[in-house]
Parts: sequence; structure tokens; C-alpha cells
Amino acid sequence: MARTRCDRTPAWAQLQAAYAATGKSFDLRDAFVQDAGRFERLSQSAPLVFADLSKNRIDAATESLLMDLARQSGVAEHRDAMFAGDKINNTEGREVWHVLLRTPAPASNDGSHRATELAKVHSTLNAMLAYADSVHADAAITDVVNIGIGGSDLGPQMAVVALDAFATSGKRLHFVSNVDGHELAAVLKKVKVESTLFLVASKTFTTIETMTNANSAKAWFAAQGGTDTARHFAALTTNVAAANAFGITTTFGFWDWVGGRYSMWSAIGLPLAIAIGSAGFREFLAGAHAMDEHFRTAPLEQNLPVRLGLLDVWYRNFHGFTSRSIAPYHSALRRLPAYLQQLEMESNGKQVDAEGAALPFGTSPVLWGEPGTNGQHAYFQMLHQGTDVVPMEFVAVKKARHDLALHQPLLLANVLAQAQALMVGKSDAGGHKNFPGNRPSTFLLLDDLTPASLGALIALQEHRVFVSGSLWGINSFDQWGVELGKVLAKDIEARIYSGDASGLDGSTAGLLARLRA
Ligand SMILES: O=P(O)(O)OC[C@H]1O[C@H](O)[C@H](O)[C@@H](O)[C@@H]1O
Repeated sequence: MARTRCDRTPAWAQLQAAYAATGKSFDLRDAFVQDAGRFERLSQSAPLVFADLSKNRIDAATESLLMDLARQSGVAEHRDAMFAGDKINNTEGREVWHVLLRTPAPASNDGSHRATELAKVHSTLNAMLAYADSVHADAAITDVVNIGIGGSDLGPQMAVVALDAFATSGKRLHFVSNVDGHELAAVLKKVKVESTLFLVASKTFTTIETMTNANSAKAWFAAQGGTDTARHFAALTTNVAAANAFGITTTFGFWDWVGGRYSMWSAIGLPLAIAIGSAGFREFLAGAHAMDEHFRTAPLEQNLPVRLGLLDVWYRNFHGFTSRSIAPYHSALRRLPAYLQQLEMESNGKQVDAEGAALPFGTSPVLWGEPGTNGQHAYFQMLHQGTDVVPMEFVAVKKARHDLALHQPLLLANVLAQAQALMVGKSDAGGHKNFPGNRPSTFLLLDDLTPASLGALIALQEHRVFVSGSLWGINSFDQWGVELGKVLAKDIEARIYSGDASGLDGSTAGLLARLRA
């Protein structure tokens, strides 16, 4: 696999020179004056998503150097290796094959490894969707409780909220992730044993939070007189044996080549399939597949995930911007920032390259945000007048699915106005009312928020994270950084019971004593 870390390419040095010569002083306002075709040149249609990149600090010359960077780093070859099923997750020796989860069923099986895996994908998908439809139609089940955390929570939760307008089951969906018992206790107060389905979602079926919540749910179920576990519990996992040992017989599997944060397209998507039905779930997959095909086949210059990923690197490594903020102007996308935090920061929050060598440049930005217009009345002050520049990503949806006449024009006016204000600014000699402007933003536009467009939007984000991670030369598909805290929590849990503070640092020992007093 021909992969060259971005800083070892000739384009990297050329970009450094370009940044010093024109990039640093680049002014968006001048750029629009000088180039009447800027909007057309820097906007991009991709399946179900339109992107305006023109309010970003790039011009044709920079984009062309960034394309050289992509070519010299081997991004396309790396992408093709992912689609082909090479084991690009090298630290775990696994394929990175979530795209297979949304690949249509093949007409025939040629016996290859890929065809075998794809056949498994479709037989599991068919079983999972048949089950989803049976639950969907089962009026005796009124509440579905998904117990899972991280990738086994954020994706399905975000999508269920986002597609509420398509929810036809009439069921209440609850998501319990935190080991904090307040979360599960609050849900258990609201549900009844005979009308509740618990979904235990865990790729590994070992995650302590999920196992603790699942055990407590099981104990509650038995204490309430529940007996039919097969009807009231299902497991979504790659570790079916552990689910069986736990006492769950209704299981839907997936495979170790599906990363947790890339798993909502697998059995982990069951809550969404129950909420919107199997046809809606298939549209969700189809939207993502359309974006996969765009990413796989569009020339780099017209490839939206590639253009976004390159921009991310330009901002992080040349401009030195340390965060990116996402503002979805659709209240149903309110869980999108949380979802994208895991996608971006767990994938690309790495300090060594895939070979383990320390990186001499920054990687994952901090990703954060809230839905618009709420954020405007909270932290947009800092975006407009703070000392740091934060590239913004606006997500707007043209169509509203309500009939409150005045709201949608006002919402859309606000998202346009914020992007405009960040760029144009306003001078005031007095200082306090001075807006520097020239603050960059990307504008993603969906015609309508549907299962298909949500699928496309999420696949777009997955692939742009792939592109920046690929350029940085890192493995975007492991997450060793979460392990140390897990190990230490086990040690401290024992000390919470025993009070033994031997060998602890002074702060941890002091806090332990206070918590036990
Ligand atoms: O699905 P599970 O195996 O329970 O894992 C749940 C989550 O916890 C882990 O610690 C990882 O940080 C996440 O990538 C993962 O999604």
C-alpha cells in the first residue's frame, strides 16, 4: 500500500511556502471581489448534499496544491484499500469495512472473501429488519430501551432523534448509556416489564458501563416478575457467545471489521430500524451507499469528502486552527455534534503515525457545537469577536416538516446571516463593536432531512475523517487512548470499597478519602 505521510511529500513544503506567501494574509472579502465565479468554483454537489466551500480561506492555487498533497500521500490508494478490504486497521489487524454494510446485495457470490462477508451482511440485515418490523408491528411493546455506550449509543440515538418525522412505530425509544445509575433508574421508573424491549448493544459485550446497566435491567426485569427473556431482551453484538452466556437468546451479530463508531449501519442500527421501519432503514443505507460511490469514484477535484478532508488539514496544520464547530440548523440534528465528536476525535486524536512514530504536527481538532439558532445566543460571541479563529460548519435543511409558516424563513435567514457576518465583519473604531470578519465557514445544505439524506451526510463525515487521517498517516480505526482510564477505574473501584490508598498519588488518595467519609 503506497502511503506517504503528508509532511514527507513535496506538496507539504510547497503548501508551507504558499501559506507564508498568500495563505496567512488571505482575505475572503477580497477573494469574492476578485473572482466572480468563486461560489461556483468552490461549491460541490454530492449525493443528497450540496456544499458551499467558498467562504473558506482557499483559492484555486491552494486547492491545486492540496490536491497534489492528496495524490502524493496516496489518499486514493488508501481509500481503495479500505473498499477492497485490506487490513488497514494495522494495530488490530482488521479490515475497515463499514462500507460493506451499505453495499447492495450482489447478484451472485464469486466465493471471494468480500462476497462471503457481503453475504453475511445481507443475511443478518434481512433477519434484523424482519425482527425490527415485527417489533414495529407489535402493539404490546410500547417502549424500547437501548443499553449501549459510545458507538453503540451515539449513532442510533442521533439517527432516531434526527428521523423523528419518519417514526411510524408509535413506540417510545430510550437510550441508556451512562453507568451513572440515575440514567437507568429514570427510565425504569417510566416503563413496564410486559411492554418493554431491552436492546443490549455492545460490539464487545464486555464494556463495563453497558454490562452494569444490562445486569441491572435484567435484575429489575426478574424482580418485576418478568420471565420471557427471549421476547424482552435482544443483543446486538459481535460476541454472540457472551450474549448467550448473559442469558440473551435473541441476537443480531456483526463483525470485528466494523469499528464501534462506524457501526450504526449494522445491527447496532436496530433502534432506528424499529423506529422508522425496514424500508426507511434501507433508504438510510442507500443514501450512505450513494455517498460511498461518490467518494470511491469522483475525481479528487470534485470529491466532496476529499475536499473537506484537505481543508481540515489546511486549517489544522498550516493555519494552526485547533477546533472546528458544527452548527446544525435543524433541531432534529441536535445529537449530531455529539456523534461527530466520537467520529472525529476518537478516529483522529492520535499522536503517532500508523507505524508508531511520533508526529511532528497536530491531528484531530476539537469538535464541538450546538444546534442553531441556540448557539448564537450562547457562544457565537466568541466566534465573531474572540481571539481564536474557529472554522464553522453549518448544516442547513431547506424543507421544513411542520406548518408553522414564519419559522423556516427565519431559521434559514439566521444560518445565512451568521455565515455572512463571520465573513464580512464590521469595523468600529471604538473596538467593542468591531467584528474582524474573514472567519471561515463551510455550508452543507440538504434539500430535506430524510433517512437517505441523513445516511449520505453521515457517510460524508466518515469519509472526510478518513481523508484527514489518511493524510496524517495515522490509523484512524483504533482507540487505544480509552484503555488506561478503564484499567485504572477497575483498580479504584476496589479501593472505593476497601479504602486502600497505598501507592496512589496525593490527589487521588485525598479525593478517595473524601468520597468514603
Ligand atoms: O460497543 P462496545 O464494545 O460496548 O464499545 C462501546 C465503546 O466503548 C469503547 O471504549 C470505545 O471507546 C468506543 O469506540 C466504543 O464504541
